[in-house]
Amino acid sequence: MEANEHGHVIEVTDLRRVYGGGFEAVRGIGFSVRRGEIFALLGTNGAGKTSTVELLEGLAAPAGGQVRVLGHDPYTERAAVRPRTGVMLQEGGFPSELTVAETARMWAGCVSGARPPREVLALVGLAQKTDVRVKQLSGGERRRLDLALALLGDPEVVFLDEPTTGLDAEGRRDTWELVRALRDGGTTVLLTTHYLEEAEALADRLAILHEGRIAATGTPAEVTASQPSRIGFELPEGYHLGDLPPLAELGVCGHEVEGRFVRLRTRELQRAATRLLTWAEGAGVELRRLDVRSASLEEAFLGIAREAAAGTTPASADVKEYAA
Ligand SMILES: Nc1ncnc2c1ncn2[C@@H]1O[C@H](COP(=O)(O)OP(=O)(O)OP(=O)(O)O)[C@@H](O)[C@H]1O
Repeated sequence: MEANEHGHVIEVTDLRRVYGGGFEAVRGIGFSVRRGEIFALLGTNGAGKTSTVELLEGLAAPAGGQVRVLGHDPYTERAAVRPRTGVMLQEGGFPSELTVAETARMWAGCVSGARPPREVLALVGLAQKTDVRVKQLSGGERRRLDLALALLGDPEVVFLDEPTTGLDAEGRRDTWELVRALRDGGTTVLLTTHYLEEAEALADRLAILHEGRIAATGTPAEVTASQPSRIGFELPEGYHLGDLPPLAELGVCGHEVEGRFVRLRTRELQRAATRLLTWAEGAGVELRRLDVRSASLEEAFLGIAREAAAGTTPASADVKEYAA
């Protein structure tokens, strides 16, 4: 079977990974990824991202639960899965004395139905570097070579472990374009990243891992919406906080005051902003330095990580598992 009846090409159920010594790095996680989707795994250092991706790549057997990639177990049915997947590890580890072209040719020799190496090197912007030795490449260029090698077999599913680490802003954006183009061509992409901006820009859906468990999952917008929005403004001259409409009436769930600057947190941004502005209009005052915004994915990530660490992750952050 290629994918299940929902079109999921990656399916993870109650997955566990335990290292020698008994440390449980992955503690019963579940998610699924549909064909042609970009799915991002986020998490603090040591959250279990790489441990999970390695299980999806079939590099190790799970201690419990199940993984299906293209309908197969990637560990026990490696021969059925491996030719159809591309893997970009955190460390490429290719011989440093070989040139870029030699490395790509060598790797192509191990891949059935490989695309012409030059074509793939051009795709990642290394066309001018084919005669350069791997050891002379910059960190970002090495990441691009790793990506090129992952794409040599024209895979249906690619696993990218921190694909843009070490890339400058332009290189990162080029990689984003390439990943989007892969997705638009029907490739399924699972990536890990430390850059929340990257997940926000790229991911159709994501999961935030914390200490081996999923603390939140959903589209970037759903995960972001689980955290309060903010309204900031300067109190008008002669006014105090108590002169505003009661904060509970505004739908405010928290606030801070710094000098004359007030920051309100709310889960009902439109209602809070409308009432506040209506009040200001009625009072004939101007709210200087007014700043109304939804939480960014970064704020949501930090909030969810804090809540997960305190064991208080709210149900609202646990966006419902995707069901096609
Ligand atoms: N071979 C191993 N033996 C024992 N513990 C390990 C091993 N590999 C990883 N771990 C531990 O498992 C946990 C998860 O590690 P993992 O590399 O999966 O995290 P990560 O989310 O990818 O982190 P990072 O963002 O730092 O790459 C960490 O506490 C790590 O120390």
